[in-house]
Amino acid sequence: MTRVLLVGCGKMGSAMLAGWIERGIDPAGIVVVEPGGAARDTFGPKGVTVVDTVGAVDRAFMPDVVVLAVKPQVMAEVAPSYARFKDGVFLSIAAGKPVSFFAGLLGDVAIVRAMPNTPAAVRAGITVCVANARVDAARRAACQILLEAVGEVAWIDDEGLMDAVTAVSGSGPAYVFLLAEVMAKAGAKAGLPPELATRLARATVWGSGQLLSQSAESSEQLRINVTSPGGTTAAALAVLMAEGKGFGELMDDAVAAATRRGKELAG
Ligand SMILES: NC(=O)C1=CN([C@@H]2O[C@H](COP(=O)(O)OP(=O)(O)OC[C@H]3O[C@@H](n4cnc5c(N)ncnc54)[C@H](OP(=O)(O)O)[C@@H]3O)[C@@H](O)[C@H]2O)C=CC1
Ligand SMILES: O=C(O)[C@@H]1CCC=N1
Repeated sequence: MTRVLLVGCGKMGSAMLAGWIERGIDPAGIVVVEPGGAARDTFGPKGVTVVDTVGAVDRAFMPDVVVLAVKPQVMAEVAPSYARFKDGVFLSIAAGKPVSFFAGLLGDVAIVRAMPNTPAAVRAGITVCVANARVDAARRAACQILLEAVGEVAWIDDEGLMDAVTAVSGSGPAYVFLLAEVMAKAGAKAGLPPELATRLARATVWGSGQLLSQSAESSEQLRINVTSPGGTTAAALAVLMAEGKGFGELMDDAVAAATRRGKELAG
């Protein structure tokens, strides 16, 4: 049984925890530290132990993995209280915070810096990880079990890529949800009843994601397959892909802004 101490059960921590339970990771081996009551109400009945503070964690509980899932802004204050769990591996999911930051707080311990995303809640996430030299095969395997329970996992060696990873896949679900949001609004402006517009936008984003995940064709080819010459899609794409002010340029700027913000959160 993989023993997990989850620190912070907000949006991302709860998405991962929901995915772990759904995937059959034994809740009896999971302890959550979360000051709010919502986690206790949601996950307590599922067999997870939820406590308010690190001081309330049973002294005999020795986790294989300590998942640090609080906001980057409070990490410096929170993480040092977990230094006694140094025999396990610390798995941080905080945006921006480098491995060296945790080594400064926790000492010479095994640290994995990871960037998951919220589709983990439905086991459709993707997490990119980088490990320090203290992460041996067993500790890496323990992280792998948790992360692959909620989606795909990729390990990289170059930590310098993590802010760009965060900008693409960590933050990325928000871009897709924004797409669904603005498509629905545009549909309503075009005269559709708002409920129907929302249903069409959600189903289209979901169906396109399914097609993308199941097709051997590239996203570019799948786009081309929708686009009849001289048809309606071509008319829309002429707007979305307009030279110099299209969706591509906007996305470049958005990813660059998120990457910059990740670097600012490092310290
Ligand atoms: N949301 C996302 O899509 C993703 C987030 N991340 C990263 O995950 C981390 C969490 O983000 P997110 O879930 O969005 O943020 P949330 O604010 O939703 O979750 C953080 C949780 O930690 C709790 N908390 C605060 N202090 C402590 C403490 N001392 N001990 C235990 N828990 C505490 C907070 O409680 P309270 O609200 O009461 O303060 C809150 O429930 C961040 O570092 C973020 O960068 C990574 C990938 C994606
Ligand atoms: O917005 C954030 O900072 C976090 C990290 C990636 C997704 N949410």
